[in-house]
Amino acid sequence: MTDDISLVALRGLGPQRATEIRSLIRDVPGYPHEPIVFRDITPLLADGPALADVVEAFARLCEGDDGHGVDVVAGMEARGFLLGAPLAMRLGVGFVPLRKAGKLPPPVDRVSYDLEYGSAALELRSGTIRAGARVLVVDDVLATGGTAAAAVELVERCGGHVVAAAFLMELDGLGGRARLAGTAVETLLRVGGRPTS
Ligand SMILES: O=P(O)(O)OC[C@H]1O[C@H](OP(=O)(O)OP(=O)(O)O)[C@H](O)[C@@H]1O
Ligand SMILES: Nc1ncnc2[nH]cnc12
Repeated sequence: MTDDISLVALRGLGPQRATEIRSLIRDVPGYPHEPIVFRDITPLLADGPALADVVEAFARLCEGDDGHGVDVVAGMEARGFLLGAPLAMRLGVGFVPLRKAGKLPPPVDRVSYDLEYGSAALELRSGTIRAGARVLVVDDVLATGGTAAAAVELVERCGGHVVAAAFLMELDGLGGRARLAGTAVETLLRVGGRPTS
């Protein structure tokens, strides 16, 4: 399956730059185990101009008449922190960490979920999100959608309104977008899901 970077939000950078940014995501077949193809964003994070371009592409989704008005950005531990915090700073809003279970002191709200290679739970310090706040949920990867669905449930349980869930990349064929039915989903690029053979 070829990657589709022409139809999604990285196109705002131009096709050549979008292709360069895609090339900074390393595909690692068999990690953490077969048949996963792990999409490693560390080369992209290590490239300052590429990281800035990605943050700018996310910001474009939030600004202007067609953009999602955002009061606060929420990111899932750990990779959602790496993209969500610089985006929040760029937008001039706060950042809310949705942490893996057991990392935050009480009181917390918690939602458990399954992911492509295991299970986990996200926690949010109770009272962090103002009632009715417009929240953008941000992460690097949308795969099965389990993590993002848990994040949306957690934010909304805590009184926030999720205006959209935004991802650097969507893995095709894993059902993530369908799992988030009812939530606006934004992805900067789309890449092939698990190989079929
Ligand atoms: O759509 P899903 O199937 O839920 O998968 C996507 C999630 O999996 C990865 O995180 P992971 O749980 O591996 O944690 P990490 O960011 O701490 O590496 C990724 O950063 C997403 O949060
Ligand atoms: N294939 C994958 N690569 C990187 N992160 C992921 N999270 C869930 N599936 C993933």
